[in-house]
Amino acid sequence: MADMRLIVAGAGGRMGRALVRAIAETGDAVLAGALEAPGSELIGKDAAVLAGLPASGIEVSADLWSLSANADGILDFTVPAATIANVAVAAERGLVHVIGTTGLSASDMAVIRSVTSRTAVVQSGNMSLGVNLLAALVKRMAQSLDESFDIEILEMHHRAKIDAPSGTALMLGQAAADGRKIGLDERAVRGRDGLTGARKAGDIGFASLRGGSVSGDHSVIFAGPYERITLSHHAEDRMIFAHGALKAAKWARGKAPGLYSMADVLGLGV
Ligand SMILES: NC(=O)C1=CN([C@@H]2O[C@H](COP(=O)(O)OP(=O)(O)OC[C@H]3O[C@@H](n4cnc5c(N)ncnc54)[C@H](OP(=O)(O)O)[C@@H]3O)[C@@H](O)[C@H]2O)C=CC1
Ligand SMILES: O=C(O)C1=N[C@H](C(=O)O)C[C@H](O)C1
Repeated sequence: MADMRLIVAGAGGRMGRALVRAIAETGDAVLAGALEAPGSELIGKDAAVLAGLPASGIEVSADLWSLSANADGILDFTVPAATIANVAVAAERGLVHVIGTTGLSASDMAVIRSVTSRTAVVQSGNMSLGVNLLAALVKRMAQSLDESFDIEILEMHHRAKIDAPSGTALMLGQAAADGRKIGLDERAVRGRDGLTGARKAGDIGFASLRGGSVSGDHSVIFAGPYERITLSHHAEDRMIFAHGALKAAKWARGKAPGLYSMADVLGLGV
């Protein structure tokens, strides 16, 4: 099979640059396009040079429709509005769409689901092997421990992150809720302040810290009577997310249209 031709959306961002490097490190994928928003000062710049590599001849563009005429997939780590705009083009062109963007609302997810009859989409708040394994463990723990164990999820990220709780924290919360067979929306407590009253049994709490250059730390705490279990993951380099996204794109190539998760890609069966 020919090398997979991939467009990186948000090519000038932290993840975009990591993705361009990840593509350069693998043998069976090539960078076919680099996307940034119209008006970005990066338009026309060489995407590989932005990523700290030798020039590739792939210049940053704001025109996904033209770029996608000769591509197989798009790796999208941008902002929700951009991802939702890209979804329509990817579906029209039949491109594999790997969505790493977080902060997606319920209505954004409904738009994404609406195109999955036309193309393969892999969407996950975290593309690393470690976090997806962690999610499977959290679900298992939540199945085993009853509501006498309070579940609290703590995350810390770099100072530039714009959404909270992180996509990963929400994914871990969903895994805990699935394990307990409860709805996350009904039981999530997202940040506490002031005279909150006592914690309700069965709630799933979230707390977010921001600062420095932290790539992504997540802990799920099961706090029971006189004992506490903490499961943690520490991302030490965002290349783990980039390589995960690349793996997802290659896995989804030729798959039937549908919405897939990283658990599907990694064969974790959760
Ligand atoms: N699922 C996962 O494994 C991971 C997910 N993420 C998520 O990925 C997203 C990006 O993170 P990060 O790279 O740190 O953020 P950055 O802000 O560094 O990068 C986002 C990039 O997208 C660009 N952008 C904005 N609008 C558009 C548009 N309309 N078209 C194309 N590009 C656009 C931004 O440009 P400008 O700066 O000009 O606005 C910027 O270059 C976040 O939602 C983050 O949470 C991050 C790591 C792992
Ligand atoms: O913005 C980030 O940096 C990250 N975002 C994702 C999230 O919201 O969970 C994944 C990772 O933690 C890094």
